[in-house]
Amino acid sequence: MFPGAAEYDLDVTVADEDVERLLSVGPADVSAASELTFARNVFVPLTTACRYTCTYCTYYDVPGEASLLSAEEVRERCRVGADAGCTEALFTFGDKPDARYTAIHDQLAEWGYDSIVGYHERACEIALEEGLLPHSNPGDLTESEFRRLREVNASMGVMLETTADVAAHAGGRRKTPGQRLNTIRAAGEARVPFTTGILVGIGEDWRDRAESLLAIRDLHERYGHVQEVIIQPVVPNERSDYDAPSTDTMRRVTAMARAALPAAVSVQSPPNLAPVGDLLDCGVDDLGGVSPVTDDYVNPDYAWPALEELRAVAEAGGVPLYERLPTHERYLPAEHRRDGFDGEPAPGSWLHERIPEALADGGVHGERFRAVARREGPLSA
Ligand SMILES: O=c1nc2n(C[C@H](O)[C@H](O)[C@H](O)CO)c3cc(O)ccc3cc-2c(=O)[nH]1
Ligand SMILES: C[C@H]1O[C@@H](n2cnc3c(N)ncnc32)[C@H](O)[C@@H]1O
Ligand code: MET
Ligand code: SF4
Repeated sequence: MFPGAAEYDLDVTVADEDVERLLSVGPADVSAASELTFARNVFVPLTTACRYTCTYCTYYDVPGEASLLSAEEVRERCRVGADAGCTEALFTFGDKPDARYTAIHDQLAEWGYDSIVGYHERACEIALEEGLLPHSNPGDLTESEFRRLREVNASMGVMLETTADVAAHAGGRRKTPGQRLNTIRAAGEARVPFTTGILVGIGEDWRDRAESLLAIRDLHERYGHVQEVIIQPVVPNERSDYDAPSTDTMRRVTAMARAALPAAVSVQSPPNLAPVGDLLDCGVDDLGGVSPVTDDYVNPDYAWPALEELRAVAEAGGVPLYERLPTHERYLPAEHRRDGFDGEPAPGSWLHERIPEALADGGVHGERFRAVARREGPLSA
């Protein structure tokens, strides 16, 4: 059914009548959220080398320039983030760079790592040592890779982007909807609290948007692992001249996401790329990771708004703003949820013991994690 799905034993189904119903949903059909959340992160771009060449992306290297952050650089960036009060280390980087670049493979071997996954695992450990909770978004992974990385991650993610076969994903090596869906499935099998989403404006049509949201819903219904769905507008950059979708388009697609997904799943809008103030009444309840210390390396031309601006957005929308951890509350062990938590806890246990250990840490970092989880952090208002 989905392009590229034949290689996987994927049974994601989307009913035509559900697509039709979702296509008729607009902002008037959904309610505004009652609160707005965000996480404070430090972005650690392990490598800009990538096996893919998505035409909207400015992040990946041209061949010949591939390099990796060293373990010392990872530690230094994490330390800067922890000192600035961040709780999250965001590991977002090129997809399986060692599959394309022998220079990356050789560097990893010289440092004693079997693959980028092993080095990524070590980088997450360094983040934990420095008092941060890793959220990783390294691209397509297998179930066994998720099982390995979940031990050192508080949550992980991959953007579905779209279920459509778009020209933006052209080339010999490329993202396919089948592989992306399989990655989201594998994360569910491995019980990883998960972030996914769609990229709006890369050549997909309204039917594709509806189908993409319903495919995410189908996988979430099976595993219960989707904590948030990002509705991300494509933005122009020096490499590509995609038109950013209009505010009306973002309002409609955000409302469709809110209508398609269960209430427990957050709808996230990135405040440096989207007109978040105009999306609150369409169901946005989360602003994702915002960094006080690093650029958004994926979209470096789009600066993070200051916390004061986020507060102003929330105030104009008449909702309180709360800082959160990378792991959404319902996936945390019960002792780290608020007393008054009125959400639906996700069934079963989600986090490897190393994450609760970090939350229980006796030092300043553990104290900050627990304060943010209780919504008593310095930035909650
Ligand atoms: O799981 C993901 N998280 C992404 N995140 C993380 C996300 O915004 C939050 O950090 C999560 O909500 C976890 O708290 C980003 C954060 C940035 O600062 C910039 C870009 C992204 C992009 C993604 C992404 O594609 N997938
Ligand atoms: C990390 C995520 O960033 C998104 N991404 C990549 N390039 C762009 C762009 N030009 N505009 C908006 N989002 C982008 C993709 O959805 C990727 O999965
Ligand atoms: C820098 S893009 C985000 C990570 C990965 N390369 C992906 O596209 O999923
Ligand atoms: S969006 Fe991710 S996968 Fe695509 S080229 Fe950029 S870094 Fe690579």
